[in-house]
Amino acid sequence: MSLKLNPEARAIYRSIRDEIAKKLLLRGSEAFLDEFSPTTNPEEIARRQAYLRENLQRIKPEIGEFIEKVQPIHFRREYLHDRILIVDESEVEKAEALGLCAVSTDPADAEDYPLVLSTVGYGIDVELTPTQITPELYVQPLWENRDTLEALAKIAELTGEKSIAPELLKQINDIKTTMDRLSTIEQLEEILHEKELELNEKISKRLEQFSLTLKGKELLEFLSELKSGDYGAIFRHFSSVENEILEMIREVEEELEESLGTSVEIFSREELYPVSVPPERIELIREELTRDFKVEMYLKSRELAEKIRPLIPRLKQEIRNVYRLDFLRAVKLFTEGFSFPELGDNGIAFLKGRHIFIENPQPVSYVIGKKPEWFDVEGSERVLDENVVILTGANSGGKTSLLELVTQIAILTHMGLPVPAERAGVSVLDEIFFFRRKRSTYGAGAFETALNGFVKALKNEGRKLILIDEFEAITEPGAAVKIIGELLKVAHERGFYVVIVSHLGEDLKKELPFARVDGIEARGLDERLNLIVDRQPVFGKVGRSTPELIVERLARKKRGKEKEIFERILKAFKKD
Ligand SMILES: Nc1ncnc2c1ncn2[C@@H]1O[C@H](COP(=O)(O)OP(=O)(O)OP(=O)(O)O)[C@@H](O)[C@H]1O
Repeated sequence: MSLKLNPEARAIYRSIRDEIAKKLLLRGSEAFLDEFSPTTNPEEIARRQAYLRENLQRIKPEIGEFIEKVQPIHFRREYLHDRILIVDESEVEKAEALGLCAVSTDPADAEDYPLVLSTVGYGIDVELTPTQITPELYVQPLWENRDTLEALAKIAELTGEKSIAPELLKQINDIKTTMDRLSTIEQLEEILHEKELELNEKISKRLEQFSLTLKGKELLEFLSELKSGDYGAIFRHFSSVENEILEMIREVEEELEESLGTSVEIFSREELYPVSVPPERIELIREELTRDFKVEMYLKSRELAEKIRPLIPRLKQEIRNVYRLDFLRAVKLFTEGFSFPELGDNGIAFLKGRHIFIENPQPVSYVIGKKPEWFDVEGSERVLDENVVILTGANSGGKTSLLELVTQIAILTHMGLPVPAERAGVSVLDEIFFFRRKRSTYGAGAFETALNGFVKALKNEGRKLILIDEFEAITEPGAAVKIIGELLKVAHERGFYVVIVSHLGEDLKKELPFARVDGIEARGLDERLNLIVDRQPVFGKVGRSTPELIVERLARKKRGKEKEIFERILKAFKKD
């Protein structure tokens, strides 16, 4: 059964859960967090504690860097448009049912496809299985997620667990050269235009250096050739440079043919300067390269897919495990310095508890219910195993924060997590109620709602922890004493654990002999007249309220008549 929480207790649970969730690196890990929602089953809590005790210590801090890089790897069945499967009439139905690519019985249909596969000898021979027809679907996701594989390998090194990732990385490395070809295809236009630019610069330099030197007689010949319009003869004077340019083009072309693996003439010869790659040639080259790439990729993938496929379930398992590690890492970070509580059935006690959301809090030790023998702190001899405690004390003394801390410790215990205290013992409960003080709501409405809430909390039997933050603010003190008095009697009779914040400590104490009254007090005033508060409640003692402390301070500071008056006020306090 899950632990019941009223809305304000639930809000505290949510804030704890969010704080842990904030530390998760992967989205998928939150599911684990929900497996640790508060439960009322002591065996389940003990099981979670044992699990965390064993596993938290295995999480090394540097693991986060690698967890972060893990992405889910999806092996999707996809319909690939780049291939056709030529089969026998009798196989059409089965082949189509695979839904992996176009299927035909007519070899003439093959023309439009870069990849032709066949069971009847019209292309690359295949059997009707996904690994043979679309082996790339097993290989490509791994290639694209090499970072994940590398991270998995590192994580396994850190946890000392076995990993399939190094093996997969080794396999997948076989397609590296093929994949390089793909990136060449993707950058084809850029590569060619860059070469075109280089080539034109080279030619332009050569042309700058070119000078036509004609000696006397040659000049006369040249002029007469011009006059007669004999262009053939004129161009002959330039043929040496033209040949040079052609040679330059050929050289670059050869180089490209080799690096790209194409035999298509790349640069146009119509105009020698500036040279250019016609767009239709780029397309032609792209098509040629793509076709070669597809066939090569297919063949290599086919070899690999057979080896990879049986390893995929283990890979998936390993990725799931990373989410678990992510969860453990978040819990470890969150619970740094915490300790596992002892489970009991006598109340809640803790030593040096630290409020989760207060920075650098003063540690506080507290007990509600039976005092464990290890609970040995100053003044704890005044603790008499009371289930009901009235918490009094200075304004801003930390009363609300203490109720929150008690709730945090109780909730974390029921989640199976360590708690922010040096040592803790916590009863397994059925329900936790937290009633916050409503500062701004006055009047009968607020009073009625609050009263209704308390009575609902007390109504049923069960193991309950009830925390109430100052109820009298919304009614008159006289009425409050009567109401709180009766409510606490009911709580006491039913064995509930209750802490109620109240300024009516003295009056309540008279009414409720079974209850303990604790007080949070100021140690004094600092130089700016601010209270220096000791957050540790004093057990069994009404906390002096802030006005009393101020009066005391003034009584000590002043002289003469004024001092007399202050001392008289102080005496009035002491009479209580
Ligand atoms: N253990 C602690 N260590 C350090 N700071 C604390 C501690 N407990 C409370 N505080 C700080 O003291 C301030 C007052 O705390 P809190 O509201 O709990 O006091 P309160 O006694 O409920 O006050 P009020 O009388 O107004 O109801 C808050 O800013 C809180 O962060």
